Amino acid sequence: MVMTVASPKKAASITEKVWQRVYGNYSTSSSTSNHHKRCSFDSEDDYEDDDETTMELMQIGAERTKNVLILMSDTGGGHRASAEAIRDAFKIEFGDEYRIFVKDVCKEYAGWPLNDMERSYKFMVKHVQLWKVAFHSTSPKWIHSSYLAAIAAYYAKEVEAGLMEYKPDIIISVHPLMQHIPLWVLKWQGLQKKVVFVTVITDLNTCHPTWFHPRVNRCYCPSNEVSKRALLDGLEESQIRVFGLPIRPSFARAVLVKDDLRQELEMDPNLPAVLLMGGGEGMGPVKETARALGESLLDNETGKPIGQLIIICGRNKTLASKLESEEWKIPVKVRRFETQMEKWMGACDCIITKAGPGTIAEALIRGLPIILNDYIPGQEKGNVPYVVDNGAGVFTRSPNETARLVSEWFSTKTDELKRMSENALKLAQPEAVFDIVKDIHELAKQRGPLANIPYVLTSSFTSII
Ligand SMILES: CCCCC/C=C\C/C=C\CCCCCCCC(=O)OC[C@H](CO[C@@H]1O[C@H](CO)[C@H](O)[C@H](O)[C@H]1O)OC(=O)CCCCCCC/C=C\C/C=C\CCCCC
Ligand SMILES: O=c1ccn([C@@H]2O[C@H](COP(=O)(O)OP(=O)(O)O)[C@@H](O)[C@H]2O)c(=O)[nH]1
Repeated sequence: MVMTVASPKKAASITEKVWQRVYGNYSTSSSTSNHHKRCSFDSEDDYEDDDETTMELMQIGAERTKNVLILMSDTGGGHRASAEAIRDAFKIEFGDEYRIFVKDVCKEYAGWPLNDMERSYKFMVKHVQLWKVAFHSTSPKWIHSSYLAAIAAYYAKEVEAGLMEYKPDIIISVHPLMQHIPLWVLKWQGLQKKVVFVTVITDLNTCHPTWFHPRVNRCYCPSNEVSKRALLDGLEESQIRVFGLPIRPSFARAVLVKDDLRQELEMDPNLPAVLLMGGGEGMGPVKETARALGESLLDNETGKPIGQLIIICGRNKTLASKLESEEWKIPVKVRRFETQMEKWMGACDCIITKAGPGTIAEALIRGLPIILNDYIPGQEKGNVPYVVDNGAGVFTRSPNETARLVSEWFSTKTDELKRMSENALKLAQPEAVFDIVKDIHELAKQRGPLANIPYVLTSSFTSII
């Protein structure tokens, strides 16, 4: 359990404790302060706990800068992209009203297996059958709840220290495994009425049931398909909002002109362009597809290219090195991890990717027809009908078929490309991230009086009681 028995040294009254905290000679619980020294903050300036405490007390009754903690993990690239999108939208909408921290608290504070999820996940998705079994066997509520409860009990103190480091007024989870453990910690701490806890789901359709936790204040679903699943899993309608998947504001708000982008990115100004990628990790049949496109986008009669190819390998350095060393008969650009995806997408005419929800949602905003060439079993399976049934793209695992489709789109079937582009734009939800942060802001405003009481007075109950 989290509750620690107060030592005689700590047996002071609440008033004394507050007094001590404000006027010095007092340090916060040891696990927290120890970590504080090695912890870096996402905000521009690191801050001293004492200053922070004084500031919090001075702000009683006044509008306080609220702390928002976004919980994510780098299992794939999509969770971080969504977390950063939410952070940027908060900044745009509310300026300094909120201080945002994007953190993998489990990795920073807990031990195995929570601190090793990225590596374990990479290993499992490389062996897809293993992932398929893990995904489906953990779907029943009693299995994942009991498993996560055991982990929560084991790492309670560490996760508590991780959460309390940031004194959050609002916690936003953008990861399927970040509901149960933090919510248990908040419950044990008696902080459920103080802290707003919301989940932002980043899977478009067949998401894992760990996303749905009945004690969240809101569950933001990216699609009606996901909201139906949430209702079936026991969430109330009042908890659910459907706005879309949060995408970085640079996709929604920047005015991008294709000709200018091509000049900036040193692309051919006239040839149609196809973007080939495989999520943040460069997964799927990228190499094979690139080679097939290298042949199909060359007009054999004239010997001239009918299209150009952009390959974004993400963090897959081996793939990038391999492709960089190849000789191409058409214009090809091989890129590693890119931070301005909106520009590359804006400069191209269609995209080939595995069925990652982030990439799909971004491509829809840019009106790019999508060829899906792979999906991770479980959470990404449902993304295929989401795209195909809505007429925004096609699915094929065959590199040759993909290459044939693209060459047709760039020559004889330009009308099909245009129709799919229109359908993609109809599905796009560029404003989703702004709708989400505005709703969270309203939710925070509706909180009871406990929300305005600074942490120095409410937390940590473990050290006060
Ligand atoms: C039969 C009894 C089984 C008992 C369980 C025993 C061991 C568990 C082993 C594995 C855990 C499997 C977890 C399954 C739930 C995953 C939920 C989910 O959807 O996860 C998806 C994320 C990745 O995000 C996705 O990234 C994609 C791109 O690559 C894409 O963008 C997609 O849209 C995203 O959603 O997956 C994870 O984060 C998985 C982390 C795997 C951690 C493995 C660590 C193994 C050891 C213990 C696990 C510790 C905690 C997990 C608790 C499992 C309970 C569900
Ligand atoms: O070089 C890259 C490759 C990918 N991405 C982003 O990484 C995310 C990938 O998320 P997705 O859900 O598609 O797949 P995942 O990587 O999670 O498997 C998307 O936002 C991409 O734009 C990026 O910013 N730079």
